[in-house]
Amino acid sequence: METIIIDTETKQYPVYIASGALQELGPLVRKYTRCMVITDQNVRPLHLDKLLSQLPESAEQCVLTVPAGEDAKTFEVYQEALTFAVEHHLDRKSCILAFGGGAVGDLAGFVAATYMRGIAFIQIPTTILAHDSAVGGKVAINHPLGKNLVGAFYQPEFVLYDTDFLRTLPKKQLLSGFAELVKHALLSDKEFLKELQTKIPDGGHLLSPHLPDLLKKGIKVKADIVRKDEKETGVRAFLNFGHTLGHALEAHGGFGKITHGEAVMTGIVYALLISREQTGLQFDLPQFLSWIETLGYDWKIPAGAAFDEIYAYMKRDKKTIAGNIHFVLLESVGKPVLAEVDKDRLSRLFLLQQKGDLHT
Ligand SMILES: NC(=O)c1ccc[n+]([C@@H]2O[C@H](COP(=O)([O-])OP(=O)(O)OC[C@H]3O[C@@H](n4cnc5c(N)ncnc54)[C@H](O)[C@@H]3O)[C@@H](O)[C@H]2O)c1
Ligand SMILES: O=C(O)C(=O)C[C@@H](O)[C@H](O)[C@H](O)COP(=O)(O)O
Ligand SMILES: [Zn+2]
Repeated sequence: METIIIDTETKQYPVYIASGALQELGPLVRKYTRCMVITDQNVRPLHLDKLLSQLPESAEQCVLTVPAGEDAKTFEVYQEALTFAVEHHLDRKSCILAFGGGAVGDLAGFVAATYMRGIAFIQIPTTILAHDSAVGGKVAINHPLGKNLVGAFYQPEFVLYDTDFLRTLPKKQLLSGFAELVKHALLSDKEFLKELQTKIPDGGHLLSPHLPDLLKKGIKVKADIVRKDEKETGVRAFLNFGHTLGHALEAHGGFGKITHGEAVMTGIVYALLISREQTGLQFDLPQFLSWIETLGYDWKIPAGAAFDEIYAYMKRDKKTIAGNIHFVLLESVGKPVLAEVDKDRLSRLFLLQQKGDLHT
């Protein structure tokens, strides 16, 4: 089993990643007085028994099942989870175990960060996307006016990533998670991007035997950034590549209507377009678009999204300072920068991407 160490200012912890990694869980949680499991309606019937078989019998009484997807990241579900923790007598030596994708992880982490001012939390991710979300300690719920607007930086005790869980993911969720891997490659270097394109040439190969190694590479890209800047006072903002537009599309369409990864991929294409004009990025966009189309992405900005409405959401992004929206752009693959972008440019390129005529 490979271990990747996440080294932050507030905590150092391991990400254990392997096929069958779940079998290692028992001894790792023995020290807690009680474990509350938070999972969702889809993961529960598929995988909960496997998880419970690694925990003491009493754990079965302490499982909270929340709605799948973004419906888990609401004030109502957050309160429900806190009530469950109180009613099940979780104390300061208990832990909260997030068992699911990024939505479950973000919710469970925020519950753990705030219950009794913070108790231990453990990430047991089940999606490709969670190679990103389970690492680095951003935990949050959504506000109707914007994505992840209520949250904390709160690191888990460890991440136990059993890649066998990925086999039951539907294609839409494979694609959603893969978008964050593409993001990590673009932030890292050309070789990583080339490797992704070679090893995952089309949508039929998303569950390739190469995937676990590619996920490890993605985690290492993130770990390297989080090590330098845990609380996003600087370079961590680069991990938001594609997210300024992505989060706005998610919020505007109604959380959960498009997946996080679909929205991020659309945002990545937008950031690449802006970069070509603003930083002089040299990048074969038509080749990139052909690849992501073959994978199954629709990178066009949805026809129903009006620029002015999306712009209002982008203004509420957490990278906005004194009303100025900041975008993560690329000077070259592996060389991100944070920059303000002129509104006329944003609007013109938005309409171009909405029209979908970018293959030149
Ligand atoms: N904290 C961070 O750093 C960070 C990073 C990236 C994304 N995120 C957040 O993560 C969320 C998206 O993550 P996600 O796509 O993993 O979330 P998710 O929890 O919504 O999972 C996606 C869907 O897949 C289902 N699912 C999960 N595991 C499955 C499995 N093994 N088999 C079959 N179905 C399964 C879920 O029930 C859900 O319907 C967003 O809310 C996003 O904002 C957070
Ligand atoms: O870890 C980070 O930092 C990221 O930005 C990772 C993103 O993929 C993730 O979607 C994150 O939740 C976005 O953060 P936010 O601060 O813009 O809500
Ligand atoms: Zn993301």
